[in-house]
Amino acid sequence: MRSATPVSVVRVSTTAQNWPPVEVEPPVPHPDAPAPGSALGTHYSQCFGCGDEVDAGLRMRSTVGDEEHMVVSTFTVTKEHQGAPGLAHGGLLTCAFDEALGTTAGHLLRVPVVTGRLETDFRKPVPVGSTLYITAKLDGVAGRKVYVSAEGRLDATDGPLAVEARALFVTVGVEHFVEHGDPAQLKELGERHADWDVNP
Ligand SMILES: CCCCCCCC/C=C\CCCCCCCC(=O)SCCNC(=O)CCNC(=O)[C@H](O)C(C)(C)COP(=O)(O)OP(=O)(O)OC[C@H]1O[C@@H](n2cnc3c(N)ncnc32)[C@H](O)[C@@H]1OP(=O)(O)O
Repeated sequence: MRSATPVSVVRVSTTAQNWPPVEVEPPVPHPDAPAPGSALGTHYSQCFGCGDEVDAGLRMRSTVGDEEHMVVSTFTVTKEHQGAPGLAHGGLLTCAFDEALGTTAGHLLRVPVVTGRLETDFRKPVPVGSTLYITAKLDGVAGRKVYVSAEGRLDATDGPLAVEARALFVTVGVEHFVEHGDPAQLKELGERHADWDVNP
């Protein structure tokens, strides 16, 4: 008869441990970054996260927080976003954090960024009809790597903690979108970000 092997439980992910995972420079928002309290517009009208021309999109809205390195984004969960009856789909919640964290990195540093790595902890179910308030902050910068993290609370910035996430965004030049995306659609993106540092 085989004896039971003891199994040690390893918690693979917590916000507090080893974050950022490398040595970073303290985050300094761009001198022309929007001031605390400023609403941040849609970065692209067809964006699934913030676009105003995507019917089933998340239609998120973001505002620079009380502190200059923080952004508060909202995502209202509708029945189009369900995974189980009455509850938000986890993948879409991760998408909301991708948008909120990317917006934080891009708008505060005023450079184009893309997601390199994104990790999510789901702490509480998020019901249809609730609004997730996602407070994101710049944690540090190491070369082209920008580390950001966020917490999502139910129905208020100080509501119950439901979701946490942290991510690495990588700054890219405009050639990233020319080479890999649809150059015909770049005009709108260029016009919306004409005064950004687009070639880091
Ligand atoms: C015309 C005007 C333009 C204005 C535009 C404004 C835009 C709006 C801006 C702001 C709002 C944003 C809101 C959006 C929110 C949603 C964002 C998304 O969903 S983005 C789509 C999903 N993500 C991708 O499709 C990326 C796919 N991956 C890649 O293209 C490449 O892998 C990339 C660019 C991430 C890196 O490739 P490499 O060749 O440029 O550079 P390498 O050397 O590989 O990485 C740079 C550093 O990052 C680390 N790194 C990269 N990926 C990593 C990972 N997964 N884990 C750990 N480290 C990683 C590497 O180890 C390296 O570090 P070491 O400098 O050597 O220390």
